[in-house]
Amino acid sequence: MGDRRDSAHTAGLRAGLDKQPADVAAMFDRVAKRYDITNTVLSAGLDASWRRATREALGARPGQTVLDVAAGTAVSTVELAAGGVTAIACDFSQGMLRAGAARPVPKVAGDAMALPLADESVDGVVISFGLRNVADPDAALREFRRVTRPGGTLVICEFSSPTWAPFRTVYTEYLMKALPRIARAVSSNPEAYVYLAESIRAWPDQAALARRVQEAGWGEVAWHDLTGGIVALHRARRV
Ligand SMILES: C[S@@+](CC[C@H](N)C(=O)[O-])C[C@H]1O[C@@H](n2cnc3c(N)ncnc32)[C@H](O)[C@@H]1O
Repeated sequence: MGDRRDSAHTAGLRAGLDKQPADVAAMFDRVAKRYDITNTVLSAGLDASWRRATREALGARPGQTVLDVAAGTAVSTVELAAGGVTAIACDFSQGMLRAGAARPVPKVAGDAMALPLADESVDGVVISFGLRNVADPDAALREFRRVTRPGGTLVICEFSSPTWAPFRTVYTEYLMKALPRIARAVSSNPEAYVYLAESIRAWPDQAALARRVQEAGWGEVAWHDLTGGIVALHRARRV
């Protein structure tokens, strides 16, 4: 809900998708309290399977260290930490990190475009439902490469473009009409979910994102679709 200034800020994000970092962080601060439950409702419970698929695509081994960028409440990080992997949650929204304080993973405040980590210090980087929100995704992709050791892995889990055209049309209608209405019922900041719908529509499709990952210096770029392309997992190797 927020005051008039908050609404104006969010409305600015909605209108221009200009993703000023302070506005994005503030918007996630406002949705933090009910973020996890809203996600589960909006995805009809599919979020758990998308997170599992992300962990499997990463394929981290016991003893390895991975960085979960734009980790939010660390719900994505705990999944990665299964089986003896050290998974570190990083986000620039203090509100989101605080909302996930009870989750037993290390957390660090930081910007995806200037990570507080040394060069080649992690075995893998994951970003789930985060890259779309980053002000300069190409700069972030280069920064992920900087902190990953040679041979390490990048996995991007992000909303994408449904592959079956008739479904794509229905999905777009769903986004445009139903999502804001559902969000009004369950979210503490429904305007953020109008932004969600609009940012998904503005995001590159699978092939276009793969090209950008490659242009940022990553090798062996590949993707596979989840739930008919509603979500895509891009995977790449640090060369
Ligand atoms: C939709 S949430 C995703 C959270 C979590 N990864 C998940 O799967 O539920 C997006 C997160 O990206 C974070 N974010 C956006 N831009 C960022 C940036 N430049 N640096 C760090 N975090 C960022 C936001 O604060 C927010 O917590």
